[in-house]
Amino acid sequence: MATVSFSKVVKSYGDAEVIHGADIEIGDGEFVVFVGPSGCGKSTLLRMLAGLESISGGEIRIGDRVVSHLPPKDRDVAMVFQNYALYPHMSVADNIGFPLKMAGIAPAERRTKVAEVAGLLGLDGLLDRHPRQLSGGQRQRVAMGRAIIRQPSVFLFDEPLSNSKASAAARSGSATGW
Ligand SMILES: Nc1ncnc2c1ncn2[C@@H]1O[C@H](COP(=O)(O)OP(=O)(O)OP(=O)(O)O)[C@@H](O)[C@H]1O
Repeated sequence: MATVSFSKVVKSYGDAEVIHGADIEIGDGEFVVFVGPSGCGKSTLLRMLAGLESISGGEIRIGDRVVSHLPPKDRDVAMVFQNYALYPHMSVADNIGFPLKMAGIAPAERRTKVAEVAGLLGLDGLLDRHPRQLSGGQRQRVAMGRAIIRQPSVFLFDEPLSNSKASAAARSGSATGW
């Protein structure tokens, strides 16, 4: 894990300013939950940190690096999206192991790490299934597994509005403790 800092971060979509100079400090290993009404800017904050949205002003740092203008692949951030964004044609094992495959990790090592993460998230026994054969909660845990398997510096979890933000915190908190 690493420190995260937002300094006077502004985000506008066209003429509409949705983040008005955010100053946020998150310590190394700290677990933080953003809670607020629909549309207040929670996802936008996460997406700017992940590099999926540009910032309109200010600066974002991870550790001692200014990352505001780095592409997502150079930030060492993993994100679970509201819709989980699993690959429908791949098994659970292949979904979880996909980031390792992209990193060129050999199949044997991938299998070991996938089994370890699956055990941690209670997905043993489901590794050969496809996403359509899973419950919503199981899909969510597969998405978390895919995010934590490469042990990113920052782990972001954008929880759907229909679920409690507090329970999302408890679940992702135990995952980041790995
Ligand atoms: N690509 C975009 N173009 C224009 N406006 C956008 C865009 N993305 C988000 N917005 C607006 O920015 C504001 C913040 O949206 P955001 O998705 O960050 O809210 P949120 O707090 O995560 O909401 P929810 O809890 O409903 O998911 C909203 O008013 C939204 O309509």
